[in-house]
Amino acid sequence: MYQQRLSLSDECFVKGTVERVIYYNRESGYGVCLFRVSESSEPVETEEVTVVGLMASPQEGLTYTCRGEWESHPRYGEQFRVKRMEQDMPRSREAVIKYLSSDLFPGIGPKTATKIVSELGDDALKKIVDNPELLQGIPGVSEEKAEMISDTVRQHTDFEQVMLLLYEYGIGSSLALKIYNTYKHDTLAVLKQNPYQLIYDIEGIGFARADAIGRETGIPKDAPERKKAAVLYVLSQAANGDGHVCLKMDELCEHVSKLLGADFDSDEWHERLRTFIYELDEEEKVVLDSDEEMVYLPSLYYSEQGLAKKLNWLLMQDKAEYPIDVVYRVIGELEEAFGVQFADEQRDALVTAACEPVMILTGGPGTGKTTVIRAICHLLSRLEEFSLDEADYRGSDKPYPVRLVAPTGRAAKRMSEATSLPAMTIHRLLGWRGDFFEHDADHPISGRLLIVDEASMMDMWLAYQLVRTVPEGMKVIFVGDADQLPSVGPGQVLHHMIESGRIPYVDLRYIFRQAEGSSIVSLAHEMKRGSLPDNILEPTDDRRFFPCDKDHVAPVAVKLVQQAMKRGYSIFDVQVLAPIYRGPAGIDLLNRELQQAINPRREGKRELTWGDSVFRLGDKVLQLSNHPEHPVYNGDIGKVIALDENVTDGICLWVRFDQTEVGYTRSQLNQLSLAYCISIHKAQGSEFPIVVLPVVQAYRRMLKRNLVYTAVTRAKAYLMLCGEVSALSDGVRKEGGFNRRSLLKDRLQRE
Ligand SMILES: Nc1ncnc2c1ncn2[C@@H]1O[C@H](COP(=O)(O)OP(=O)(O)OP(=O)(O)O)[C@@H](O)[C@H]1O
Repeated sequence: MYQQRLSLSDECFVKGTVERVIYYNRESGYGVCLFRVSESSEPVETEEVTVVGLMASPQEGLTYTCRGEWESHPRYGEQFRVKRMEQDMPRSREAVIKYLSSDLFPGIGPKTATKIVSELGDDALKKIVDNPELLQGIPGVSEEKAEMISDTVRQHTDFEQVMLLLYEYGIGSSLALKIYNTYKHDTLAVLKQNPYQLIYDIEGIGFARADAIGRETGIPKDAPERKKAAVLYVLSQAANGDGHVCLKMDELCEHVSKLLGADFDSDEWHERLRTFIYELDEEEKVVLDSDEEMVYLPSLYYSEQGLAKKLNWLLMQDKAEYPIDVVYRVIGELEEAFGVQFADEQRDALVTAACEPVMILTGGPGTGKTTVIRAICHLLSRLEEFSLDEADYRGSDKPYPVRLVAPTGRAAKRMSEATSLPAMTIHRLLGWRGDFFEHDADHPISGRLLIVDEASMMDMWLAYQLVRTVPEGMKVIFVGDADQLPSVGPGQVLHHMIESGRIPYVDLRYIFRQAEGSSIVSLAHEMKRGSLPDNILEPTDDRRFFPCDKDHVAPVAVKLVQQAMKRGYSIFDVQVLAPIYRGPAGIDLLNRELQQAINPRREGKRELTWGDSVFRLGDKVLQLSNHPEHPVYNGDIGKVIALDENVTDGICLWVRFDQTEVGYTRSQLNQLSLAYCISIHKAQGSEFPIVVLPVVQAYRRMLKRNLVYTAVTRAKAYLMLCGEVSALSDGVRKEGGFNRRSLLKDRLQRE
């Protein structure tokens, strides 16, 4: 099609007029246009070229310069993928007339457009921007239309200016469009007056980028908005990156002065920053806990304080006073019904659960936590004579008395299967509506008993949202494995609740599953002690170690998955887990290689390209955030069951999850990724029959005891380790560190 291909670099350009806008999505900025090319960096055979990618409101008849690269689409052939598209303001008489009669100016046809140009000349557009009143008096142009024309022309030139400026600041089209769509006509003003505002409003803009704009626009280095942005940025990075709920004042000043630059690194400046932070506290932009000199983002302060207050209030509720012999008698009945004999600590847990208004139950894998959860529900149902049969509550206004919840969909599903009782995610219980919860302190949840499994995954925000909805008379039980990774979000809620010593606590230590012969469970418990079994390289019935270096992780992982599938396991039974995304043993590459091996491109097989990803029919995919409309949650895994790459404006891909099928539009595809390999963090709360776990020194920075422990405990039936034993043993030795800053423990003890 093309005579010659000179270069595939970003420097390629095509310049021409939009013949036809085939598709344009205003929300995402994604478009497909047919261009008549007048000039290009490389010769083209036909004048008509398809240009695809992010662009700003392309208009038929207007001229643009597109920079990007040529690509060869399997279905549509050669096309130009645009990275930056700039409109050339029309200059010739014909072009200006065509522009003014385009869809951008409703009610203006070629006749009126011609009149305007005849009246004002070929530079009519410039005149309209400088002097809008010139339009008045032109026949056929009412006052209203004159206003509309000058507004639109101005907006358009504004837009071009803004986009050019943002490109100059090194901001790509996608972010630039996001910025423009957020501030519209005020964009230039925001960029000039307070570019730091971008950090709060635009996801993807951090302090460094905003500051680069600030430097260009000449904002003084010690301007209050610059210092304020640095303080808030350090606090939010500490929360979202390192999990700190708050920072010590000194620590904060040190980080902030580093961010502000070398000029701020002095004792005098630290003192001035301290005073500045006190001022931000007065303005309620941050909250200072004066007792401890800790500084918080307001939402985290109120969550931590609210959580502690509500827990303390719950702890003051009356204990249930069942005669102890009755409790023991019912426990005995349950042993008979379940066909087990509870261990002493399990019995302790049951008695505590029966009597205390709040309790914590912890234990490693196979220690019987789920067994105890089920027993607690039945114990209470017998003591208080309520039914656990859902049918008894259908059609009545009596609420179901037991609420079993977990932070992820998969954990909730497992809980429900293991207890034969209804369970759901915390988000579902609280009525998540995309940006708010239906239940809050004024709209409490109902029931007699709330049990939260996988409680180590709850961050400070979620723990507060949940606990604040608990009504008087509802018993709360947190269950978890305290040695697992802490929550992805800020806080170490379970750990600090335990450390406070305020909440009745039972730790299950006897390992039942080990007794049943699981060497995965014994490996996990050995890891908890910071060591590995001597026979780690020897295969057992349920685990095996395959030595390899980082460059062989991908082929080894592919082979292990294929072997498992040959033995009859489905790809959904086998999960590859890794701690980092980049590099030769990273999640991104593993996903690509696994997809290529397990679900390769095939003639006639449907696929859809989205950014750097390709989704194919049958792919295993991961939901990356809680879906606002469907009961599908961050960490849920599903299968692509239908897709249509031709659908640009509507649902283009369907995924089947356990309980539901969900359709995605193109702009929602950022909620999905391939799931052949997922991060260990995303796997928290899930279990898989077979886990393939690469562990190599290339992961060194991430390898800590709680991370490896969490990964290993995801395997239910078989664990395939691959990589370097030294990396595994180094990782196991390194304590995960329970040093997230938070005053939850102190508040629980204090209030
Ligand atoms: N008192 C008991 N006597 C005999 N077996 C028990 C007892 N308690 C639990 N088990 C058995 O031990 C195994 C592990 O129990 P359970 O699944 O409740 O543990 P868990 O802590 O929830 O484990 P995980 O977190 O790994 O799922 C199960 O097979 C269960 O039936």
